[in-house]
Parts: sequence; structure tokens; C-alpha cells
Amino acid sequence: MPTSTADLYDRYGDDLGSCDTQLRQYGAVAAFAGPAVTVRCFEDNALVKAVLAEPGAGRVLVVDGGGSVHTALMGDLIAGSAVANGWAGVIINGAVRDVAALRTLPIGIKALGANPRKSAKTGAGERDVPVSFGNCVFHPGAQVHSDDDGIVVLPMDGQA
Ligand SMILES: O=C([O-])CC(=O)C(=O)O
Repeated sequence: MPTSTADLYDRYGDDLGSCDTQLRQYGAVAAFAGPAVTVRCFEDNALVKAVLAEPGAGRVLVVDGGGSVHTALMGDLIAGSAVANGWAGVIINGAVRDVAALRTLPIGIKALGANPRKSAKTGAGERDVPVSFGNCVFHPGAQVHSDDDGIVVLPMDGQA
């Protein structure tokens, strides 16, 4: 079990980034942690699919979908590939779909909401750039912890 977000806040105080956006739990793993990989995209999930098809090595994909819940950026097939490839979790400032199936997958998944509508697949977006939502900046490589209390980002020299 990773160190809890509350214990990390008590250790680091406001040197810790803490995301104000109230994302919901969708995966079967409530507490997860790992180095961040980042994607920024808007209602287009080709980049999300491509990144989660790579070896995850215990990392956490943080997707800034601009807060749109108009289309789903991940469903059970993409999430299943994330499980198969060893990702610890996926955090999406946007929507997912196939919620009943996601709930059974052994991975952490947080998102704003759900929508059955598919995303475009043009590949528009960026990866490995700092992304920011909920007054929290996620730098690629920063250690992210997520649990029922929230999502925090350790200072770049921090140890969990
Ligand atoms: O393909 C998509 O756009 C998302 C999806 O349904 C899945 O991952 O199963």
C-alpha cells in the first residue's frame, strides 16, 4: 500500500501539490502511486491509447482532458491494455466509459465522470509536458499518490 496522501501532506505541507478537482474512483485499486507520465488532449484519445500500450513499469498516466466530459478518453479496452502493460494507474481530467467493467480491473483509475460517447482518434494533443488542473501541476516524472482522499504530487526531490 503506498503512503497515504494525508500522511504525505503531514510530512510535506504545502510543498506537496494537492489536486482540488474532485475526481471519482473507477478502478478496483483505490490507492496507487508512481512516477507521472503526462498527456494533454481534448476529446481525442489516440495519444492516451498509444501511451498505455507502452510498458507502464508502475507509472501513473495523468491525462489533462481539459475537464471535458463530452467524450470518453478511456474505456475497458484501453484500460485493459494499461493493466496488461503494468501501469499503476490512470488519472483523467475528463471522462471514461465502460464503468461497470472498469470497476473490475486491477488498476487505479480516477476521472471526472463518465460518458458513453467515443472520442476522436486523430492523435491531437501533447505528451510529456507539464499539465495542470485543480491548482496542481503534474510534471513528467514527479511522484504521484492517489487514494480516497485525493491526489498529491511530491516535490521533485521528495521521497515517499
Ligand atoms: O476506444 C475508445 O475510444 C475507448 C474505448 O471504448 C475502450 O477503451 O474500450
